[in-house]
Amino acid sequence: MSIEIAGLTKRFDRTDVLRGIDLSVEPGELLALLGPSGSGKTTLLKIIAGLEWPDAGRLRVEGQDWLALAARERRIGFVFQHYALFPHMTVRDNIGFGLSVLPRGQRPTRAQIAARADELMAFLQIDHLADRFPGQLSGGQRQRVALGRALAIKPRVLLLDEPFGALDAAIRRDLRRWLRGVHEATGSTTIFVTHDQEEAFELADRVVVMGEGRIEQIGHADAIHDAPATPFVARFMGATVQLPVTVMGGRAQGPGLDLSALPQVALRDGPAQLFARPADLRVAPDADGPWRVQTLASTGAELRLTVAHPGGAEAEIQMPRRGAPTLSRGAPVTLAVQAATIFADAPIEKETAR
Ligand SMILES: Nc1ncnc2c1ncn2[C@@H]1O[C@H](COP(=O)(O)OP(=O)(O)OP(=O)(O)O)[C@@H](O)[C@H]1O
Repeated sequence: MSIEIAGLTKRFDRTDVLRGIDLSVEPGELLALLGPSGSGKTTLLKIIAGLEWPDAGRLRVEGQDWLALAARERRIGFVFQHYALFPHMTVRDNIGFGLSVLPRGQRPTRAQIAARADELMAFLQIDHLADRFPGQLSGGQRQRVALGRALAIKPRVLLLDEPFGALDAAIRRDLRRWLRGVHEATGSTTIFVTHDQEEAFELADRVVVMGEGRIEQIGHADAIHDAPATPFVARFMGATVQLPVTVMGGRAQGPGLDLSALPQVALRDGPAQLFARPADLRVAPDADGPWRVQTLASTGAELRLTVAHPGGAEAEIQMPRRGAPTLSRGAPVTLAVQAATIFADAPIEKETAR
């Protein structure tokens, strides 16, 4: 099912939670909504599910206006992080539940529901748990049952809100691989919410990075990692060092900064901001260097430093300890930046085509 979202806005009280969302999801795509807490991910998912309504905008699925449909008419499978399974029902009955409450005309017979539940339990590799109650399952097993319940109605769209959020790291990794397999086998258009970058990048075909109710960037993992579209995405992707620089003829420069490893940038001459990851910075002792080592710590494998410039700029650096120069607190240094993204201070004026 293709999903077309255009101009979607939503305001709670006096807060704009979604500020104009435009998004196209391809049929059968596995899409991640990634962003910090409060960026509007869950609200967007709920609007697609029919659990919230936008103030403005369009939502079409296979060309059909879904804002004209109630939640139960949308055939959606929904899994929340803290999805409460019915504690008094067995795994089999939990999975069959969605089918057993369909309107009379569409409801399969009891035997058909049991057969569908059996088929799903085999597919989800939980058939040995059929007669257990949720209280007798591990967290990972419960998530599989929740997914089984969502899949039972053969959803047109599958929506997952932090499906593995409450589980520990090793189980999350297993379930991730397993979910990818389930997605490939069912071919359902799937959107999942996460604030875990690794989860988003490993699982999804494309990642939508959200910040404060806006889509900041949509793309594949490598593009978002290497070429963040906005300072927000750069910071969110770990480029926490921000340094003021000046662009001259496509080259950035700054006091005590060696930026010769960076490619040319397509920015006009003038002030700009450089964003880099601490692991992409190196220091070199330099008696004339304007930077000073402020703090110095070793994790054994890595040196972690902070350096400060008299102009007020500061930077964190992580570098392999092996081969690192001998440094002490207060030592003058220069910084070499091995990879970075640079954004102009002022918005770039677009040339208008005539
Ligand atoms: N029903 C509601 N009434 C008022 N404010 C709400 C309501 N639901 C969400 N919000 C607010 O909307 C903003 C976005 O919430 P949302 O749950 O969509 O964010 P999120 O990106 O999913 O965050 P998280 O990762 O923490 O789940 C938050 O500031 C939240 O407090």
